[in-house]
Amino acid sequence: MRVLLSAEEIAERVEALADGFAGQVDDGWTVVALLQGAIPFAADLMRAIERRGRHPIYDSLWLESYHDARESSGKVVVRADISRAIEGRPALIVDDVFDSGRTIAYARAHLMAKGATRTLACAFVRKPQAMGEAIDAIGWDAPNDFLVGYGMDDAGRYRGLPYIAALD
Ligand SMILES: O=P(O)(O)OC[C@H]1O[C@H](OP(=O)(O)OP(=O)(O)O)[C@H](O)[C@@H]1O
Ligand code: HPA
Repeated sequence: MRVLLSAEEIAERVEALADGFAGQVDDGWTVVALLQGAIPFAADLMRAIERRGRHPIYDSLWLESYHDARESSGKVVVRADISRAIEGRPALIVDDVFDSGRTIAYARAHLMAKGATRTLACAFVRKPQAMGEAIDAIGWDAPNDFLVGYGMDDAGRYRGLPYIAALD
């Protein structure tokens, strides 16, 4: 395992993202974390947003397309839907990694179909193949490795690593 981004570097980037969102994401917004990978990043980002005096609603949407594989199945499945109405509200979608771009595109369409007024999307990591795909903010542009840590897994393992590493 090669460490590519330390816990300290992650924390700095989360604060910068929260600074960027604090002017926009107010109490009328819903932050939607995409389970399972978004959990560490969404927890850090929510706390950073709340420290800036903003108190959006927090919700989760469980989407799955990789399961235990290292390549996307190409099909996004909803394992569990959001728990509150999104109709008439803007949503900030939060995910760990933006790779093919399929998961976030699916989440945007899903929330808009439920009546969200608009979506912003943010992933902590962007992989090279997602360059050029639509996203509103990212924390870090990663090299083309299979990554683990800070929510990213290999068949369910390593999500809790406080740093991001490449699996060789
Ligand atoms: O841009 P994409 O190619 O769609 O890849 C990104 C998605 O892949 C992972 O989800 P996964 O399906 O592995 O579920 P998980 O969140 O439970 O790990 C990750 O958490 C992102 O949601
Ligand atoms: O590099 C990755 N690591 C873990 N999960 C992922 N889902 C998409 N890309 C990745």
